[in-house]
Amino acid sequence: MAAVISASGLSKRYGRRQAVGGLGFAVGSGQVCALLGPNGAGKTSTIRMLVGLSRPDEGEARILGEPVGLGAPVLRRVGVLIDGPAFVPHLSGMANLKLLWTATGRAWPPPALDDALDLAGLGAAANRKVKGYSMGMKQRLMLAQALMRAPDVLILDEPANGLDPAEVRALRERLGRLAQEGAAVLVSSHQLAEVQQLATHAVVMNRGRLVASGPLDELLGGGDAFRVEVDDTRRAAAVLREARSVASVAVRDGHLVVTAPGTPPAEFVEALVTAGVGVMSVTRDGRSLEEAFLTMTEGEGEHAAR
Ligand SMILES: Nc1ncnc2c1ncn2[C@@H]1O[C@H](COP(=O)(O)OP(=O)(O)OP(=O)(O)O)[C@@H](O)[C@H]1O
Repeated sequence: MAAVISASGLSKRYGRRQAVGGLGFAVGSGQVCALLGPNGAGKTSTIRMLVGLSRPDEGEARILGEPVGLGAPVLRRVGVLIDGPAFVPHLSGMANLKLLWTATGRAWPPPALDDALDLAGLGAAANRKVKGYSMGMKQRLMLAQALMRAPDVLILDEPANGLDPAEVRALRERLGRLAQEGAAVLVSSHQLAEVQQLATHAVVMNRGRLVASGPLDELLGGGDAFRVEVDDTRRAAAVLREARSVASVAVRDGHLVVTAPGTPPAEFVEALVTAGVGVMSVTRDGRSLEEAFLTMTEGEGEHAAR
């Protein structure tokens, strides 16, 4: 995979606090990657370094192979949503978009203005003054700002904040479509459920450090792992250990965890049933990332410190 967005050894300190430490990951073309972590994990600090708004103490961020720094030319190809651009309150949403776009020396309108406005769903409100906008409207205008240039790289800090479920769905569809067309998308979030809706891949961080990264279904253990409830775990485990398609069988809390790469579960269920084992349920084993994430967000993190 050619990395479109990459971080290597990225580190940032604020005084004595290590906000990001030795972080490395890569996002390729066609991926919607979530930067996932609890509050204070270092997501915003990471994103600021990725878009040249802050300088890493150590390590390097690259986009499309080019080192990123303030004003780096490659950043013109990146749609960014972070802390909001400061909209001018007495101008309309549309006038603000125009101001931001033409400030970069380009002719109005940008290539994907209509699509971006469509997603922002502001309708006639796009022509009203921003000072009358709700938080959600401002957030959607920020999204329009990031998307109007039809970027092939998108870096969005908590883009779903303040959006309702229908708007999150529309955002997912739009990001999915951009990725299908070859864009690389990085979105930060502190909510696993939201990430499951939006992303194909995830980079999980906690206290500034990398916890896990990879395709979301692998991280969720759902790619090839199944939780199987049976009436006789010992016998079922013995049967499955003999089955050709099954790579591993473990007994956990009275049920089986079965990995069978590239095989539909019907195959090993049939083997069980043929051997006379009663099968009560088969579900994807979605525990690993969820468990890891819950452990992270419980108690001892920034939540408790604040
Ligand atoms: N400008 C700053 N000065 C001092 N400390 C900072 C600064 N920015 C971030 N931090 C600290 O660095 C750590 C990481 O913060 P960061 O905002 O990157 O986390 P986050 O994962 O984006 O969290 P959240 O989801 O709450 O925004 C936190 O402990 C935060 O308090």
